[in-house]
Amino acid sequence: MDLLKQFWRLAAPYWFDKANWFSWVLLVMSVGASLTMVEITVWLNEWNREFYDALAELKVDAIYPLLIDFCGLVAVIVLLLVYADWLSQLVQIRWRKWMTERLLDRWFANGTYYRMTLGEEPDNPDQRIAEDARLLTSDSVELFIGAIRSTAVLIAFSSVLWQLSGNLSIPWNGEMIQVAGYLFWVALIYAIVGTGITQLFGYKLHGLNYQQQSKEADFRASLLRKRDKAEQIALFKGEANELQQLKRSFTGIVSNWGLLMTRRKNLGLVVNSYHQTAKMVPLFAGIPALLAEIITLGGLFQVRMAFMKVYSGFSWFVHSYDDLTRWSATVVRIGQFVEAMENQPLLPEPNKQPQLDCQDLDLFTPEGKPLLNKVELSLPPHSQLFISGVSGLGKSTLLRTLAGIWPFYQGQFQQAEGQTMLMPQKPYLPAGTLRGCLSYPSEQCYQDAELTRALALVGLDNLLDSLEHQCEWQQRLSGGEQQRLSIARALLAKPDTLILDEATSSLDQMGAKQLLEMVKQQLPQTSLMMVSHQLALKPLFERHLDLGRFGVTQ
Ligand SMILES: Nc1ncnc2c1ncn2[C@@H]1O[C@H](COP(=O)(O)OP(=O)(O)OP(=O)(O)O)[C@@H](O)[C@H]1O
Repeated sequence: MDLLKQFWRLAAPYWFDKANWFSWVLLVMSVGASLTMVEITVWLNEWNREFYDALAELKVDAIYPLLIDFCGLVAVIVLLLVYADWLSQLVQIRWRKWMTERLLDRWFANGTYYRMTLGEEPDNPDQRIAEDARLLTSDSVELFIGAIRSTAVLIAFSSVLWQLSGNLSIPWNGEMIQVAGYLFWVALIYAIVGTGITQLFGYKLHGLNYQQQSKEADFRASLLRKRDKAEQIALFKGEANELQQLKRSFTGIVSNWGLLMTRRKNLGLVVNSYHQTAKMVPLFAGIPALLAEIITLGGLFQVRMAFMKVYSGFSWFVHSYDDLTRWSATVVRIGQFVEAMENQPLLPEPNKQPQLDCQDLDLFTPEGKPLLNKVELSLPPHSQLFISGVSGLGKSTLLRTLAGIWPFYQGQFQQAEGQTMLMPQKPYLPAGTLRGCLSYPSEQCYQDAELTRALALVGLDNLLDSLEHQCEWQQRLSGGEQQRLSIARALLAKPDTLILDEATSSLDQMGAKQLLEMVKQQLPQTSLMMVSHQLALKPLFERHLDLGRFGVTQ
């Protein structure tokens, strides 16, 4: 029940939004094609009787027209089969697009993706957004259409089977009792027993499928991290350690896969034996009706097809068990993810005033450990403030708070009006062209002359001809070059307030000093605040604040 509720919460906003009416049209068309196919299959069933009767009576004149009918029926069935599938795939991709965009919007809204990393975030959000959203939408549509088709098959062929069975007389306690539609009852009992046995063998698949998806995603994420940190690992010669970790992670996949295989094998043994036997059961079960002359030989083949259809209708659940367990695992995974995003407290939009200011600000770690106490500072327009303090004091955390992304604080602060840019110690350089890297995060395209001027000003003349060059800039540039590039971004963006968090730590003191002097000269209207351990930079700033006096004494 919880599962269905969870699914409803994920699906209802899409299916009850008027904007998505066309998906309803596509879905109805796909279901319509499936139902028409069922109707044509009923005609094919009738054809079976006529054909085998004509064959038994050697009526050659009747056989050839029947063969032509057969070709026509099969052609229509093939077309319907293909188009029902095509329409269903169209519905799936439309729904998936909506769900993926919604998850992404929610994840990026209000810095949720960042704050989720500060607490106990659900594992592998990447898997939940990419893989689970795909599985959820495709499995839901396929299971839904499958359920409708199976029900239609069941109703149509149950009635055929019922009519073909007639009234069979069975001797019981010296009397003859009449059983109406006995072939239908045989199919029903056969399918119910099959469903029960499948439940028995398959119920553990759900948990194992869930585990498998998680373990695969962990392994993938771990491989990605190795790629990101390739250089550090190579320098540390950490290959043996990394290999061991990866192999251990993969061993988890293999052992869970082993359990899954065993379960699937047992389930497969049951389902396949059952399915194979089902082909002969109607022939044996139809013999009494044949002997009682209720049906002809053609009727027996008609019974066989109808029985198989009723059986497949009933046992839809049997064959979809694997899909259903995977579907339920994805519903749970996306449900957890959405819930975790919704549980993230919304950060209030910071007040904006002419100058950056904070009063009595207390800062904490995510675990609630106090870091800084009653911090007071201000940054009047066009002024410069240098902040120092011992390592681990909470300087970066203060800057994160003032930037409006750190939720663990008490007290008040106001951001400065206009654009604020915060340059961290390790800048983020997206892969792609150098032009894109310099413009980030702005999507605005700067003129080549502006870009090359900024590069020259920060001392990156060697990159002047590389604006269109595409590569992993984070890997290619040295730490100091990355920091210079980050400053070039500030020169281009010309923010009203520039906050530097050890943004020149990889440069020599002289280089850092020259760079900052240049920034002050080029951005005279910008208020500047810098956290740094490079005390030689202090004289470049009008004011100095030692955060040590706000430190919490342990
Ligand atoms: N996401 C986090 N989860 C838990 N603890 C954190 C987190 N971020 C920071 N901390 C802790 O908060 C303390 C202050 O960190 P912060 O980075 O603000 O220090 P800092 O003064 O900038 O240090 P440094 O000068 O070495 O850069 C550290 O003890 C750090 O471990």
